[in-house]
Amino acid sequence: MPIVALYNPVCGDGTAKQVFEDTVLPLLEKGGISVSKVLVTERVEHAGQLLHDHLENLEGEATVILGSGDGTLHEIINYLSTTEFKGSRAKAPPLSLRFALVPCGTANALYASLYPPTDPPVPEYNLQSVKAFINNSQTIPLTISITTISSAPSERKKPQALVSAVVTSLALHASILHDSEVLRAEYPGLERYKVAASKNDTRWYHGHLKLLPTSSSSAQQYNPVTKQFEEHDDSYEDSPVVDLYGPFAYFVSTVNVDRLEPAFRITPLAREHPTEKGSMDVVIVRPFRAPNITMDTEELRKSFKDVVWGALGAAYQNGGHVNLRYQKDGTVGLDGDGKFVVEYVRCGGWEWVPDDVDERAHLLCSDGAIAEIPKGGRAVSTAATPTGNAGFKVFV
Ligand SMILES: Nc1ncnc2c1ncn2[C@@H]1O[C@H](COP(=O)(O)OP(=O)(O)OP(=O)(O)O)[C@@H](O)[C@H]1O
Repeated sequence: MPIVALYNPVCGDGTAKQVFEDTVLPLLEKGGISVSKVLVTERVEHAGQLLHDHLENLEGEATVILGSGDGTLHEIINYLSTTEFKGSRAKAPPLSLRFALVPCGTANALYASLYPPTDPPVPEYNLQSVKAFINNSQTIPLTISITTISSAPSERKKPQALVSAVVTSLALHASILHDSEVLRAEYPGLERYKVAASKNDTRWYHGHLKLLPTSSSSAQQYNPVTKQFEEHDDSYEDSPVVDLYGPFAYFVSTVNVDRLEPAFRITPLAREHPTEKGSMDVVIVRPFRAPNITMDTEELRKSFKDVVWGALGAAYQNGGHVNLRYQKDGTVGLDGDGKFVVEYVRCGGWEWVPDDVDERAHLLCSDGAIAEIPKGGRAVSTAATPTGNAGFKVFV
């Protein structure tokens, strides 16, 4: 059973090499684990190919000690999900890949969700998944969301498929990730997301969203009053699909995580109300739910900015955005009986058809990688949890 180490030397603050040489590899050696190879990524989108080529002629379940952020994991999962093996592994059963994660990236959303930070911090916080592997502890299967981006039917183009293990987003979050990449050199830490957010906080995004059912139920909406997931307000008995119309300010869907940064708990219920297999959590903010917003004007967009920041700020307060509701004057608070600011949905997937004229509504973020939905096209994202032995797993 092959065991390899792989790290991205430039992710986060660029210390993965040092972390592996000083702590991870000595710890594995002390634990009696022999690593057959240490692979180091040399360029963007190298990780998947590097691992694929290494595993091609090795058989059996493989373990990767992965030093990276979420983006490198995303590259590996995408590459291995879409590329066939040619060597001796081609005839073997489907690959089962187990990860021991070492958080070396900027946000490390998956690691921080599996190991929420504590005060005081756990000693050797970053080595918990590696220790779980050494101790032959349990693995959990990773749910993936498979997003298909199609062109207008008249184009007759093959759809593009993207596989995410953390987040698939549209609207403000996709715009932030799009703009933050150019800020990486100037702001190597999390600050670049805040800078990019401030450039985008008055944009609204136009399109039509459908929420798709899981294998067992139509989209469920969280009710903060009963603290339960319930039938969606906009669902109809005769259809398992829920239609939502824009404009939209914020949209993220997540799998496997309750946070996108250690303190940014944007889908907190993924932890508090554990998800069923093949489902994702979706957080949406639509301006027209506010009592004082009835049309799309520059002035109202500017005023709505405070609502968006209020909701995102509350997500940093242990996921408090879920309980925020509109007051009569359109401000947000915890009291009253106004609509909830955030629509929190658990569903099997979604379909997004952006308005042709709204360029930014065509941006889609898949674990930090940005894709563009062509004019006249759409994106469909569905969650899948592997059953049986194949698929991707993480030591916890
Ligand atoms: N040798 C390299 N030179 C330049 N870029 C690289 C190299 N190796 C990998 N990369 C790229 O580095 C990028 C960042 O990696 P990753 O997403 O893992 O870390 P991060 O962005 O710092 O953290 P996070 O995703 O947790 O916020 C990836 O897009 C990957 O393609």
